[in-house]
Amino acid sequence: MLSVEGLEAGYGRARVLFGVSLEVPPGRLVCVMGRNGVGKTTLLNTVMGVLPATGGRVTFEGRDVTRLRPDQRVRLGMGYVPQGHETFAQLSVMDNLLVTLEASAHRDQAAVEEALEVFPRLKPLLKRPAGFLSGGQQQQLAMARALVTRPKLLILDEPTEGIQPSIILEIEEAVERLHATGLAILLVEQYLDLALRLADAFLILDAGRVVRSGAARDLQDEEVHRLLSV
Ligand SMILES: Nc1ncnc2c1ncn2[C@@H]1O[C@H](COP(=O)(O)OP(=O)(O)OP(=O)(O)O)[C@@H](O)[C@H]1O
Repeated sequence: MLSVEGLEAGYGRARVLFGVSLEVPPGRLVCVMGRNGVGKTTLLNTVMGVLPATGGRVTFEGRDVTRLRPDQRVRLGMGYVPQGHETFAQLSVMDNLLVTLEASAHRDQAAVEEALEVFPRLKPLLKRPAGFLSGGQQQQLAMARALVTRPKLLILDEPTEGIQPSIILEIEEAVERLHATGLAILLVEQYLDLALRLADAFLILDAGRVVRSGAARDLQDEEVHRLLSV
């Protein structure tokens, strides 16, 4: 479904990704792991076109999307929830969802209801400005917004980062449910236990390169622990 080959990217002269390749097959959850600053967010931003690739290729459902704008990728079915649960702080929860609906390829109002079914906690908050939500609620809203576009692939950057434990569980369950419905997911996650529970496959980045990849069961290997420990 998503195929990344030899991806290179960086900031100005500072190169961050050095030939990263990965595959997300249909319906699979692939977890990207690695210590702080190894290039996980840079990878996702480049896969989405927020950051231009300086080399390599991104293919989605057989189509080369490497030069497409992020909004064009969204319309093709790539949903992205960046780190830091970005929402429109002044807009109500409902308007946050409706703005995304307007920008979606289908514009089917039912998609808003569907997204709220995944995050029912948002239902009593629909009129509240997003800026007044807790961090966990904002993360749920950011994920609900991505779902409104009815993605075929959902790309999540550390959805549990900085979130209170009770909400982490809800977010984890939502990811699990979405995965169970057959949605393909590319997830950046630092916590090994969470990755073990959710992932089908994983890869570990170190200094902008894939240094290890495998099936979820291999996450218990000692070498994996070593690559992730600080
Ligand atoms: N906007 C930017 N301008 C310049 N350098 C950046 C920028 N964003 C990230 N970097 C650098 O690129 C490298 C990779 O950062 P990136 O955020 O992709 O890592 P990460 O693995 O996602 O880390 P974290 O888990 O801390 O988010 C780091 O050295 C970082 O300092």
